[in-house]
Amino acid sequence: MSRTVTYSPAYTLVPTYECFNRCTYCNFRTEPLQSPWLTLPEAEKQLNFLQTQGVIEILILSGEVHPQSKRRKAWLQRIYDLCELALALGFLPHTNVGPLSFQEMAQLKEVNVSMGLMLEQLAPDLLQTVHRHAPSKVPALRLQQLEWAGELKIPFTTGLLLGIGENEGDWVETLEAIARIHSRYNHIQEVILQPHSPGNQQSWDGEVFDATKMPEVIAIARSILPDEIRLQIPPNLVAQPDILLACLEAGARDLGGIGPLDEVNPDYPHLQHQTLTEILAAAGWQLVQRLPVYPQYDKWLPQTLQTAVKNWRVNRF
Ligand SMILES: O=c1nc2n(C[C@H](O)[C@H](O)[C@H](O)CO)c3cc(O)ccc3cc-2c(=O)[nH]1
Ligand SMILES: C[C@H]1O[C@@H](n2cnc3c(N)ncnc32)[C@H](O)[C@@H]1O
Ligand code: MET
Ligand code: SF4
Repeated sequence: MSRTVTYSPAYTLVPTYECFNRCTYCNFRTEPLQSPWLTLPEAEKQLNFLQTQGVIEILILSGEVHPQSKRRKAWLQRIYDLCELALALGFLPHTNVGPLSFQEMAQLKEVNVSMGLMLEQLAPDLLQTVHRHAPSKVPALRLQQLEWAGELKIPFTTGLLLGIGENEGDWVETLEAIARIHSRYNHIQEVILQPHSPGNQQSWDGEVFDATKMPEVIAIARSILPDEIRLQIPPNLVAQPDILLACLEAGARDLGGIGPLDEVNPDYPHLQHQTLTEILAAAGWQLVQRLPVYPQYDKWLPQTLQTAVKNWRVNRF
């Protein structure tokens, strides 16, 4: 029996923290125009340092410039250029920067080995609460992103944000929607189950999602999603060893990107790699690295990206 858990050695680049949405649980955003954009020379400095740090994935995670803004084009171009730079330095980019137009998504496919967007929750009532001032979080818009990613053959990561005012029936509905779209395109490689974790900056005083409920959510997800979709949980947000292990027993098999700083939840540091390895080993689990694209999708990638991925695979994967 294989008791294997994967993770991706990752580093997060943030093109900008400015965001026109105001999700009330967000600890990341600044007001529009209040965050200088990451420049290419600054990114190059960070990436050069990483070349000796064992990093494979560069996660591009950004606040959002309004689709109708005249700055939108420059914002997307900066994201594209950051991906290109990461590739040139030997890393594999994965971009999650909110909803994109079909053309924008097609453009970013050229420079990403996979992409992501959290579905979060489909429950429409959240538009009256945590998402009242977050037009990017309209459920139909996000479902359409999953469809477009499928049409464009982009290996995709999505997930649920748990504990933002939804109920258990909403989990089922959101998971069924993911399963339905995946059955048409076969492009969802992972589903993240992300417990809402309060931080210093957020305006909403909602509670932390009760981690003891995670195994139950994982079991529900496992029963709804097909076997080929791996379930991801963030070990810095599910840090209690007995709960982390219970999550694995319930069916979680991936710990996501692990890097020096979780930009979305900076108040929750990752366990030391050695500590994590030991906790897992004590229960018979082996922690192994993976790439940000799963092998069955290599053939979907543009030729130059296939070459970059192959280089990593022949060396170690
Ligand atoms: O590759 C992804 N990583 C996501 N990560 C980040 C990643 O997996 C790591 O936890 C760190 O960023 C590693 O430095 C998230 C982390 C959070 O705290 C909250 C949400 C996410 C969401 C994603 C995501 O959609 N895609
Ligand atoms: C990158 C992803 O991080 C999630 N996200 C944003 N804020 C929080 C928080 N306080 N706790 C957990 N996840 C969060 C959102 O779902 C976003 O899509
Ligand atoms: N703004 C994007 C989203 O919410 C990604 C980063 S969130 C900190 O989906
Ligand atoms: S969660 Fe993403 S979309 Fe919402 S305010 Fe934060 S950066 Fe913007």
